[in-house]
Amino acid sequence: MRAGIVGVGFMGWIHYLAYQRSDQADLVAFCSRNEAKRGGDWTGIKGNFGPPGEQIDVSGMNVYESLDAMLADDSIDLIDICLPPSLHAEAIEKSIAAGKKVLCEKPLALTADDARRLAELGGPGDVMVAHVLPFMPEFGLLVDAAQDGRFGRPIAGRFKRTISPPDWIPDFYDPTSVGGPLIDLHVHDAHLIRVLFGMPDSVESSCIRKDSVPKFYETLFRYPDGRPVSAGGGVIDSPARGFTHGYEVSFERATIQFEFAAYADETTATIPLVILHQDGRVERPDLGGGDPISSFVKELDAAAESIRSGEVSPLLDGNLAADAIQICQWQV
Ligand SMILES: NC(=O)C1=CN([C@@H]2O[C@H](COP(=O)(O)OP(=O)(O)OC[C@H]3O[C@@H](n4cnc5c(N)ncnc54)[C@H](OP(=O)(O)O)[C@@H]3O)[C@@H](O)[C@H]2O)C=CC1
Ligand SMILES: O=C1CO[C@H](CO)[C@@H](O)[C@@H]1O
Repeated sequence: MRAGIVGVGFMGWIHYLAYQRSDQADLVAFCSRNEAKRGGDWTGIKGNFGPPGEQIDVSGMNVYESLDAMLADDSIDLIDICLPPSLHAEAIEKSIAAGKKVLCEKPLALTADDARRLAELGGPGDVMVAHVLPFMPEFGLLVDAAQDGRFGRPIAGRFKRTISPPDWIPDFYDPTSVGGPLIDLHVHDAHLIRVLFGMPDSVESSCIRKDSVPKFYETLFRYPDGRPVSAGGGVIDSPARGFTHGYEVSFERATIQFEFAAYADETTATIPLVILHQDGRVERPDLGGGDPISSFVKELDAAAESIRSGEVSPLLDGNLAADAIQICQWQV
C-alpha cells in the first residue's frame, strides 16, 4: 500500500514513524500548508505520547502544498487523513472522488449522521477509520478473547479515560470543530464497547458541562440482557494527570484488568494487564515492551492487508466507527 498523509501534526508524525517500521505500507507522499514542514522540518510537532517531532528526510517522497495537488498523484493508493475532525468530511469526499482509498483518524465525523454518510462513500471498505485501541496489546487481548470465546462471552465492563485540559488543541470544546471530550476522547472507549458488547439499546449519563458540552461524565450503557457496561472520564481541571486509561472487563470465565496513567511530573503508574481466572489462577501475560508506535504499525498493516485482500478489517470498518459516534452523541 502506497500512502500519502494529509495533516502534518501530532498524528501525522506518529503515522510517519509507523510507516518507517511497516513492511506492508509505504509512505510515498505528504501534503502540508506549512513551508518548513514541506522541507522536512517537523521539529515543532508535539503530542501527549511518543517522541517529539524531528527533521525528516523528504528526498524520497512527493511533497505537495495541498490535498488537491496530492490527489492527482497516481502513485498513491491511500490517503491517510490526520486532519482535525471538522476537516475529515471534505478530505474523505475529495479522496474518494479521486479514486483513492482512505484511512481517516478517529473520530470519523462530528455527528453520527455525517459519519454514516461518509462510511458509505466509494466501494465497500474504501473508507477505513483509524481506531488504534484494538491494535494496542492491552486492548487487543479483549477483542481477541471476545472473538475466539476463550473465556466465554463478555458479560460486564467498566472503562475510564481522562486527560488534563488539552490546551494544545484549539477549539477543543467547539461542537463544530473538535467536538469536545465525548466525541474526541471517549470515542475510543465507545468504539471498543461497540466491538466487545455490540450496540447498547440506550444510555444513561451524568455530566458536568463546559458551556453546553459534556466535560466530565459517567455513563451506563443499557443492554437488553442486563449486562452492566459503563464508562467514565473526560477532562479534569488540572494539568497534573496528563492521561489515564483503563478497564475491568468480565467474561463468563475470567475478569481482565488494566490501567495506565501518566502524570505531569513525568512519572507513570500502571496496573499491568492481569487475567483473573474463574479457578483462582492469576495470569500476567507478557505483552511486550509497551512501545506506542508499534500499535500504529499494526493499524497500518491492517489497512494494507484490507486493500490487498479486498476484505476490510472489521476493526477499521467505517460503519463501526459511525456507531461509536452514535454512542457518544447519545451521551450529549
Ligand atoms: N489515535 C490517537 O491516539 C489519536 C488520534 N488523534 C486524532 O488525529 C486527528 C488529528 O489530531 P492531531 O494530530 O492531534 O492534530 P494536530 O493539530 O496536531 O495536527 C493536525 C494537522 O492538520 C493540519 N491542519 C490543521 N488545520 C488545518 C486547516 N484549517 N486546513 C488544512 N490543514 C489543517 C495541520 O497540518 P499542516 O500544517 O501540515 O497543514 C495540522 O498540523 C484528529 O482527528 C484527532 O482526534 C489525535 C491524537 C491521538
Ligand atoms: O487519545 C487521545 C488523547 O486525547 C486527545 C484529546 O481528546 C484525543 O484526540 C486523542 O485521541
